[in-house]
Amino acid sequence: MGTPENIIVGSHVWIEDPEVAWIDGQVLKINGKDAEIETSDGKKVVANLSKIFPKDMEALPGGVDDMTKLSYLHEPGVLQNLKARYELNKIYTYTGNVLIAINPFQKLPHIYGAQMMQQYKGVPLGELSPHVFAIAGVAYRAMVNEGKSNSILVSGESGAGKTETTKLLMQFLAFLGGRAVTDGRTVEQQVLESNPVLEAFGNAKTVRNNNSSRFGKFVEIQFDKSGRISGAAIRTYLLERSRVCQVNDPERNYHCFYLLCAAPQEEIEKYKLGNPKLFHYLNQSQCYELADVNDAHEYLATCRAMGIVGISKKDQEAIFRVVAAILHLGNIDFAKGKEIDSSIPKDDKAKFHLKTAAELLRCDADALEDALCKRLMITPEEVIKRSLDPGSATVSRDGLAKTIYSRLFDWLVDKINKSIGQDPNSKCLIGVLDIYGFESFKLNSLSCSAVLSSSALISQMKSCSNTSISTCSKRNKKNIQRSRSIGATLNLRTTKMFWTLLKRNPEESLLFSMKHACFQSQHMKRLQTSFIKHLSITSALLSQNFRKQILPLLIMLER
Ligand SMILES: Nc1ncnc2c1ncn2[C@@H]1O[C@H](COP(=O)(O)OP(=O)(O)OP(=O)(O)O)[C@@H](O)[C@H]1O
Repeated sequence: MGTPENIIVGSHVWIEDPEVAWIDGQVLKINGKDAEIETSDGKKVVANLSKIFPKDMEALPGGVDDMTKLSYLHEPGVLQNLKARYELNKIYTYTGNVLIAINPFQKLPHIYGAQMMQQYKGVPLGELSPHVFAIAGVAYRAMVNEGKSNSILVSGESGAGKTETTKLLMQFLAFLGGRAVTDGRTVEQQVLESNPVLEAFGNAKTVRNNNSSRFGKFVEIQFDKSGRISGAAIRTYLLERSRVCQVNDPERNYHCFYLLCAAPQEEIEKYKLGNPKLFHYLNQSQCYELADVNDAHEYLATCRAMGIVGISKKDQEAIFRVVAAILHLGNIDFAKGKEIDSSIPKDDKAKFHLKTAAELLRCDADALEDALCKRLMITPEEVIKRSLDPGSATVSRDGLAKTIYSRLFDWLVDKINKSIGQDPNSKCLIGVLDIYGFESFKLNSLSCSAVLSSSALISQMKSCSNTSISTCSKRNKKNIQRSRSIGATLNLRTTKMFWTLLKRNPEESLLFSMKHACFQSQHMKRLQTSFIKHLSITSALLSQNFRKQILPLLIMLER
C-alpha cells in the first residue's frame, strides 16, 4: 500500500476526504510526486501520489461477499465494498474466515428466524451468504468432527453490536446443540435469561450506546460427547469500576442505581433513597433517564430475572441493600478534623448518609467512619494508624464503593453460574469472547489497556482454537438516517482499527490494541497504511490455534 503503481493521467482513483473518508476521482495531471484529481463531486484537488489508490472500475455494484475476491485489497476498496453491501441491507461480509458485521440499528428478524437457522445447519462456510450463524456452525462442526474445543472472538468498538452478535451465536449454538433440560429449563435458556441481570449491574449508558456492557464476557458452552449442550459458564472480567464513582455527562452510572431509585415506594423508604439527583455518584452527569426505558418497570423486570436465575428474594434484598449503601457512601462528604491532616463527616447530612450506609451494610457506623478517615500502615515493627485529610478520606470512600460494587458483581456472576450448572465431564466447549476495545478517539486513554489480563480468561482460553468476528458501528442512533445513505463510510474508524489489527498476528494484535489506547489518532493513521499486503495471511493466522498465540501474552500481562 502507498505505492503509486500504475497511476497515470486518466486513472480512476480514491483519495482521502475529510467528510466521506474516501472519494473517487480521475487523475488530470501528474507533477512529480503530486497528482491533480477531479473528484466525483466536481472538486479539483492535489494529492501526493503515495496517498491515492487505484479504483476498480469493474467492481460489482453490489460488492462481493468475501473481500479476498476484491481486485484491490486496499482500505478504500474494502470500505466501498462494505458500503455497497450495507446499502442492500447485507450487514455481513467475509474476509476469508473472518466475518465482519455492520450494526444495522434496526431489527432484521427475517435473517435470524428459525427458517434461517435450519438453512445454515450443517452448511460449510462460504456456501451460503455470509452470516453469524455460519461462524457458529463452523465452530460447532469442528468441535463435533475433530473433538476440539473452539472459541469465537467477537470484537469491535462500543455500540458496534458485539453483545447482540454474542446472543445470536448462542442462539444458534443452542439450536445445533439440542436441549439439555435442567430444572425444567434448558441450559442455553438459562444463559440467555441471565443477560438482563448482568446488564442491570454491568451495563450503563455511554455516549455511544445506551446499554453498553462495561465488562468483558467469556461465555463457555459445554457439550457432551454427542455434541449436546451439557452445561455453561459465564466468566466476566474487568468491570469498569471507576464508573461507580465517576460519571461523565451525558453518560449514566450502572443501570441498577437508577432502577432502585425508581423502585416501589416501600423499597425507597426501606433503603432511604429518593430522586437520583440527590446522590453524588449519579448527579455528576445530567442524564438520569433513558429514551424508551422506564426504570420502574426495569426494576421489576430485573427482580423477575433474578428470580429466574435462582436468586432468592432474601438475596435480592441483600443485593439492593448493597447498591443503596453505595449511593449513601457517595454522599459522605468530609471536612477538616481537629488534628492536623485529619477529617470528619462534614455535617449532619454526611452523618446521616454514613449512618445509613453502615445500617445497610450491617456494620458499625463508628467503625465505618474510622475506616474512611484513617489508614492503617503495617510495618515489620508495628501497625500505625494515620489520619487522612478530607481529600484522602474521599479517595478512600470511593475506593470502598468501587470494591464493594465489583465484589457484588462477581458474586452475582458466581450465583448465576451455580444456577446454570457446570458439566465437570464435558468433552468439549465452545467459548464466545465478547471483547470491547480497539476504539480510536481524538484523545485516547488507557481505558482498554488491561482487557486481557484476567486469570479467568487465561484458564478458559486453554485448548481453544478460534474463529473471529468483528463488528462495526455507526456513531450513534442520531446518525442512523444519515448512515443508511452513506453506509459504511461512517464506520471508518472501527474498520480502520479492525484492519490494523488484522495485519498482525493475534498476539501482536492484542498487544497492539493495548498500546493503541495511548496513541493519538494522528499516529494511528500512519500505522494503518500498510495493512493490506498482510490481509491475505491474516485469515490463516486467525484460524490457527488461539491458545498458542494468546496464552503467552495473557500470562505476560498477568504478571
Ligand atoms: N444484529 C443486530 N440487529 C439489530 N440491532 C442490532 C444488531 N447489532 C446491534 N444492534 C443494535 O445496536 C445496539 C448496540 O449493540 P450492542 O449493545 O450489542 O453493542 P456492543 O458492541 O456490545 O457495545 P458495548 O461495547 O458498548 O457494550 C443494540 O442495542 C441494538 O439496538
